[in-house]
Amino acid sequence: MADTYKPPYQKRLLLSSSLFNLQQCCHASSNTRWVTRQKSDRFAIEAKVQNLKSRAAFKLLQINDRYRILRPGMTVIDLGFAPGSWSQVAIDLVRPGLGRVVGVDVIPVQPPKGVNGIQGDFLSLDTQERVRELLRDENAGRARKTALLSEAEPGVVQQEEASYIDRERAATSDDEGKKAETDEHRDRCIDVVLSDMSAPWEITSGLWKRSLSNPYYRMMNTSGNRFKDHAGSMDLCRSALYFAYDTLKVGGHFVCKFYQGAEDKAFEKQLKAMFHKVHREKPESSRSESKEAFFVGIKRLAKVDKNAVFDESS
Ligand SMILES: C[S@@+](CC[C@H](N)C(=O)[O-])C[C@H]1O[C@@H](n2cnc3c(N)ncnc32)[C@H](O)[C@@H]1O
Repeated sequence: MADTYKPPYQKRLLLSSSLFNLQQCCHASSNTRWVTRQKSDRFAIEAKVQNLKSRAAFKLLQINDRYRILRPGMTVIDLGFAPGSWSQVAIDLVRPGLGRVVGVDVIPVQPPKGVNGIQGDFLSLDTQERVRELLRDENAGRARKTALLSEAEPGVVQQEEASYIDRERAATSDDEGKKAETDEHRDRCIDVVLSDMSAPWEITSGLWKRSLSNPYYRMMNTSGNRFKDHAGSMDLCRSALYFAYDTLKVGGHFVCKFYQGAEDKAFEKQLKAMFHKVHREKPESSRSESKEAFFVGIKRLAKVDKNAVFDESS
């Protein structure tokens, strides 16, 4: 069942060449590079066609196609979730097994349907504690059976709601899972930590954008200074990893955006001390001119030496 479930947009890109050509014809009338780029960008167009909040959705879809990290029933935390396309992808994939997605962002944003949003700076321990608090309640943020049935399309059989006992049994079905019962592992209730965080920068030119009401569209993802972008992204990656150390289940996965630079090797080493396998990914949908890339940590190890993960001088 888990392997056969496909969200509608996981099919190949549907874009017809005629639509693509039509968009290219609009170049001449566009007065900014950004508009021109969006209009000729097949992922941006496809995101619109498929009602996804942004082209970033395809980055997660492509990573997931490769590593199969998101599965029905999982608990997912999506750090830096605005405007919400990763959360859209995640909730579609985990919801059939009554999974849940919690998104955190420093800017205010309406979360996609079925996703729980928390507004706050993830670098603050206060925000992290709010997330933990929410997730400690095993039922918080899960769709209810009735809601799932009302969303069902005719002829589509929805998965039955798992009973509390079934869920408990599943959580403790293997030896590694049994550790979750101890106090030390009380907070380890997350299956996947996603982080697409990048520091939000105020747009200083292109005033036409200020007319947009969604704050996300008034921000830029990079400062334009490669060193700043790299250093800032490594801070965000480290905070995501600290959080994952405390909250990720054994066998859980970690996906984290970073801007390439001098410190990324040291971070990769930290990841290798915590995960079975660590990959660097540059999905096709990530613009080639961008220094952005992603670390994918597969399967948290059962025994992790905290000093090896967090002592960067080693
Ligand atoms: C590239 S966008 C994420 C796009 C999102 N993954 C999607 O698919 O729609 C990066 C987000 O990270 C958020 N962010 C940056 N620093 C943050 C922080 N310290 N705490 C929470 N969110 C942060 C920004 O506000 C921005 O919305």
